[in-house]
Amino acid sequence: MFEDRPDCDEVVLVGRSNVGKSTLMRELTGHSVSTGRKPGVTRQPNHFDWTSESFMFTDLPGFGFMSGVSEEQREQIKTDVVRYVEDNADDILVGVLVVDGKSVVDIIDRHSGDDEIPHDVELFHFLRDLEIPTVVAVNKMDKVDDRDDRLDDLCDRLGLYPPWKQWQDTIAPISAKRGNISALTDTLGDHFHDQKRDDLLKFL
Ligand SMILES: Nc1nc2c(ncn2[C@@H]2O[C@H](COP(=O)(O)OP(=O)(O)OP(=O)(O)O)[C@@H](O)[C@H]2O)c(=O)[nH]1
Ligand SMILES: [Mg+2]
Repeated sequence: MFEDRPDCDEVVLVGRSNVGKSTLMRELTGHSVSTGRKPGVTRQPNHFDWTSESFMFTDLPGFGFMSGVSEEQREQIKTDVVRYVEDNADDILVGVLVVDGKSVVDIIDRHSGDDEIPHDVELFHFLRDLEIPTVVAVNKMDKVDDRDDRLDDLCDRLGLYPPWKQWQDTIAPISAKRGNISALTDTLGDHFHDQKRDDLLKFL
């Protein structure tokens, strides 16, 4: 499934299905990407690379519920995404965990239990355990009224001590559909700068 990956440094977008990864990809790259109202639109990694530069953004398939996809296939997609990130960790400059700002806290709470770790929390810790600098792009903020409370709750669930404003290198509230992604591009720029990759700032 994930064979023809160009060999270059990359920023990956990961997250549950339907959170807006492909919409964000379109905003970041200016390329048209298939997006959809129903979950499970992206089934293959979408790489957007600049051949001369050896840098790309990659939009990975989403986890979790997807219409018309069996439980078994969903597990397989998740396994493939996890393996992709593990195999390419050395090339991944930043991992962007995309979440839906409107629903993420409720979904995390619904799936928190003795024998269950919610996908978003698991993925966040997974990226950090691999020592991949991680940014949470909290998307669909145009649908959120109680912005600061929601973001504080999300920090709490991710094990980041609130208020969220002290985590601006990690938490980036955006609205990809409205084209409002500066909180993310600013944060990515800071990470590139820290990694002495100012040459990549032009892609933001
Ligand atoms: N209100 C709002 N809707 C958004 C925003 N970003 C994306 N959407 C909508 O969310 C839906 C899913 O968007 P996609 O970009 O296809 O989501 P995805 O994460 O790539 O989904 P999969 O490929 O299934 O994993 C579409 O209907 C988008 O228009 C946003 O910032 N605000
Ligand atoms: Mg998609």
